[in-house]
Amino acid sequence: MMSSPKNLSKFWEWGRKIICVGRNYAEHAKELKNAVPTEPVLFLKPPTAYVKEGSPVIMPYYSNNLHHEVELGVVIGKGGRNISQACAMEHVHGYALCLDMTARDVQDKCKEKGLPWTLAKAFDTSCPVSDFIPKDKIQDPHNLNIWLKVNDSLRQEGNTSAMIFSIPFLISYISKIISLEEGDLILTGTPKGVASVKEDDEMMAGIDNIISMKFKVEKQS
Ligand SMILES: CC(=O)CC(=O)C(=O)O
Ligand SMILES: [Mg+2]
Repeated sequence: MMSSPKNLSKFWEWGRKIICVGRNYAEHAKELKNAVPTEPVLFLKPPTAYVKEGSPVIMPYYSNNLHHEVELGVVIGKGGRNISQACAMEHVHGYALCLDMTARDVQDKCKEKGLPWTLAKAFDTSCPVSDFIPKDKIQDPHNLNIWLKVNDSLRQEGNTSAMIFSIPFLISYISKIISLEEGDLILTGTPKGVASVKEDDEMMAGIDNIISMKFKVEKQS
């Protein structure tokens, strides 16, 4: 295990970047009638997007269609630029289960107008995260079942083997554009089954028998 000057097991407290990959599962790109990408689609969330179990996900007041997207998160332990694919996994400190909460109606309007997705993706509480999963708890991050239920009904289920771009490819690609730092989190995209949540819904998500988490949805007061 690599040494780290600070404790990365609470990576969400570091205030570092959340770099999100979109359309990394062909079935999800198709369900939203998007083309399957030939290069990663990237966007960012600010650290104020983090929310931990015990606190609710707050629906943004300007959206009537808030979607869940369950995703595998990769926690960066060693920063770098121009990282090669061969060395990329040396920069991974561990993983987390994440939700990329998305105001889909707002995103659709942004897409129509050619505007950035900030309002749709970067609002406070748009990135619920599980506890940190140490790297050695996951043998193969490209063979994990991730799932999400809403009020006990299964909505999303997918295997990370279906990712179009692998974790080493993403780390290498991203680090040529944006320097990676200790404590950064990469969201690797969502499998199919994204759908709406409403006030008082309970989202439960998990990775195999490794971790699970629950979040309640609330309206902004
Ligand atoms: C269309 C999207 O919102 C892309 C995205 O976030 C994904 O995970 O795919
Ligand atoms: Mg996403």
